[in-house]
Amino acid sequence: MVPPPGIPDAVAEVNTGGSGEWFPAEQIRYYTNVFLVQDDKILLGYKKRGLGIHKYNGFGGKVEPNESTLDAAARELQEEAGITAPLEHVGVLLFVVPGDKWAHIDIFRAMEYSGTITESDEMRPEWFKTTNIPFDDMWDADRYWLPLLLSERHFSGRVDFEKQGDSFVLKKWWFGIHSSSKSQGASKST
Ligand SMILES: CNc1ncnc2c1ncn2[C@@H]1O[C@H](COP(=O)(O)OP(=O)(O)OP(=O)(O)O)[C@@H](O)[C@H]1O
Repeated sequence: MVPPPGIPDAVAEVNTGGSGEWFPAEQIRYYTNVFLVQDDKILLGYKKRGLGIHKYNGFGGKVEPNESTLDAAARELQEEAGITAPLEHVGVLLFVVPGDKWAHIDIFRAMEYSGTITESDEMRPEWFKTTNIPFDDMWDADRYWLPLLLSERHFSGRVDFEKQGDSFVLKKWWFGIHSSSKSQGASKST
């Protein structure tokens, strides 16, 4: 059986039981984010609406009820960039803003893709050299963890922001790499 919503697909089931639907998360909202990396380039999307408008980010969004994180990541990549890709789960980030639900974000990396990269209502895709990532036009903590994704580390982290008007001001952050130096597991073709 697939893991319940919110549990990474890489986790192998040992024991499960009980009945009915999983309770909906009240305090945490689950998101995905996909970064396509090829040679010395990374594909980012310029967000045209909603959360993070006018910033560059990976392709992602909310995990829908009864959808696995991997399925959500593949769906958002298709909806926002028009492509499919084998996705590798490389990290988990928790973004905390006082008064909001915590954002739990599963981060995936793709090294190849199928289809034609296409602009959507939400995102305008654009390739950048990995030596020239537009960190000044991204979420403020991205400069600290995106290098871990590029160096093929498996990472976890937490970022606390304070909301001031429409902007999110970075207050505190923590990132860690997992013991094996290269990311691993959860690789699956879509
Ligand atoms: C402080 N908190 C945060 N900091 C940085 N990034 C954040 C974030 N919280 C969510 N994210 C990412 O931003 C995108 C949101 O996507 P968002 O447009 O809200 O989702 P979705 O596509 O489902 O939206 P619609 O409801 O269809 O409009 C998605 O990549 C998600 O990983």
